Amino acid sequence: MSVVIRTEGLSKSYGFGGNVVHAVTEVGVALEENRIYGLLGRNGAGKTTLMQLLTGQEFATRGAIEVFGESPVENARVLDRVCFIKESQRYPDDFRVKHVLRSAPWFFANWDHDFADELVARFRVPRNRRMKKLSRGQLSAVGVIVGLASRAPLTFFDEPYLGLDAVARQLFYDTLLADYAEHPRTVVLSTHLIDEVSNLLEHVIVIDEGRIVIDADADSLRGSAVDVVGARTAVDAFVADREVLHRAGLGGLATATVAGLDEPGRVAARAAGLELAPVSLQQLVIRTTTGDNADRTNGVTP
Ligand SMILES: Nc1ncnc2c1ncn2[C@@H]1O[C@H](COP(=O)(O)OP(=O)(O)OP(=O)(O)O)[C@@H](O)[C@H]1O
Repeated sequence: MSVVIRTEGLSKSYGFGGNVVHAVTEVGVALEENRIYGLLGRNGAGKTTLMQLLTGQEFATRGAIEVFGESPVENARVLDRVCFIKESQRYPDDFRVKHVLRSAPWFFANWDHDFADELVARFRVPRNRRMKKLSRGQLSAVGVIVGLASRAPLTFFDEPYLGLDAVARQLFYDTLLADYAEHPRTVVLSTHLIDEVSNLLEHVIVIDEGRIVIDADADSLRGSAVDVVGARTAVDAFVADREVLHRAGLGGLATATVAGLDEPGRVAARAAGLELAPVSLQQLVIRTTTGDNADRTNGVTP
């Protein structure tokens, strides 16, 4: 598999003097061709900044970025193959939905006109309406339609569905999966609705306070973490030399979320009178990014 995006030591800071915000810090990732990536993290974690760096919309403070083997900054060879759908997309004042659809082929070589028309009907977007007059959900639907019908080899969706109702979101997920199967491409989806997209994702990257804390295959990640529950002393003894992502407790009872517990480990836990409970991807992300946990270990290697 070829690598579409590679970064090394990628950092982006904003501001000067005493007010520096480290939005992205020392990010090193390699994203492969034709996979669906989830870029997950809390508010302000650095997701949008990272996507802006990868699409040449921001300059890096430090580090290296290669997209399709080249720097994306002001590089048409790269940017012609990229579609970036973001929540704050602006359109010319007098633009109607039909104008967006008409101008899309100028930007996207693989634009599928018929597919776009089909999606406009499925998402019930009024094609004659001015973009300024669309409801929040309809505006998001236009973004989703452009992202899907662009069939760009590298497509970023940054929280694409603000205001989209549950039916429309499911339509987006189903359409993305079906179209991806027929037209494989690399998709990076940034979202807070982790449970909803969990089955869609092939690889998960979690960013917290600008740093990558999880970069792992979604399947292995799903099975990688378990909650170990039981008497505090027994839990403490069991996790003493294991990678603990999160701890919680009440009185004499404790729960520890443990990464990468293999079968012998599970047998040992049960033998120690402890209960094991699966941890969903969303729970795993929450526990890895809660930030109130002295035991937190950065980096999960399932
Ligand atoms: N232009 C800017 N100037 C100063 N700080 C910025 C700028 N853009 C982003 N930041 C800061 O960088 C950090 C990362 O922001 P970013 O928008 O990348 O987060 P995010 O993960 O996309 O968040 P959300 O999920 O809330 O959209 C935040 O602390 C934000 O306030």
